[in-house]
Amino acid sequence: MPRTQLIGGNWKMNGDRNLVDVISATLNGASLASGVEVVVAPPAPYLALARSKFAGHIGVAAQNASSEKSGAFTGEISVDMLKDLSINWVILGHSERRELFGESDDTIGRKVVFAVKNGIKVIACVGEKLEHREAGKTTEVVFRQLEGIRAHLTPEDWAHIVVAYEPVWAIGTGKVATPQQAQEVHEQIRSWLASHVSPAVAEATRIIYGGSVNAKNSSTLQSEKDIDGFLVGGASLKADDFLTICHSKI
Ligand SMILES: O=C(CO)COP(=O)(O)O
Repeated sequence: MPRTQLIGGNWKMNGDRNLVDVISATLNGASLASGVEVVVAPPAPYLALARSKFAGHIGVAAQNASSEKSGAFTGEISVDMLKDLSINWVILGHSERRELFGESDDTIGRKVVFAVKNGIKVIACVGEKLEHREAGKTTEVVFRQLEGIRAHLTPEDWAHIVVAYEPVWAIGTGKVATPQQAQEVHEQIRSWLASHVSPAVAEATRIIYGGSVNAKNSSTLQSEKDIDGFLVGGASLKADDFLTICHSKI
């Protein structure tokens, strides 16, 4: 069965109420191809507004969620709060969370399992830095990050997970991975899933690419067989560009 493409828009710490209005007006009015799922991830203060403005077929994701149920965790967002707002997606393990907020593979693994077990779907991010790639350690790093997630999950849990391969050197740099570079790692991730989880999970799991995706390069990337969509940063803040990316699968 062909995998449904997933196009995610990670707004990071950008945007305002007006952007929620602009992007929702554009996406709600567009006819999205069947076989394409769209999820937008505005900053936490706009999640409730976004959920009320975006049409029901467009998913809304948080950019973080705690692995704890509730309590004295100042500044954190709980999975129950997301569910209370009808938010059913979360991005976890983004390289900015790993690098700037010190989230370890284990922290991320615990967040992923807590979200999934409590009914929230996860876009789980992995990706190597330039120094890793140059040292030939791309798969070593990516597989270690995947293992941090897999260690906590049952094979059934993978039905609620999308893997985002985001090479750190391509994020926000304008240096997009070539379709061949991205395809190579996506294929390696799929093989890893086949041997470490199951062939069925490997076949069904969507592996999306992130890192300098824009309206011009998205269709060529989409033509690679193991690229099942994108996690878009900067270009997801521009309504027309994001819509073009949503339409990039022919
Ligand atoms: O980090 C990203 C998405 O999560 C990618 O960001 P850019 O598309 O701005 O490179």
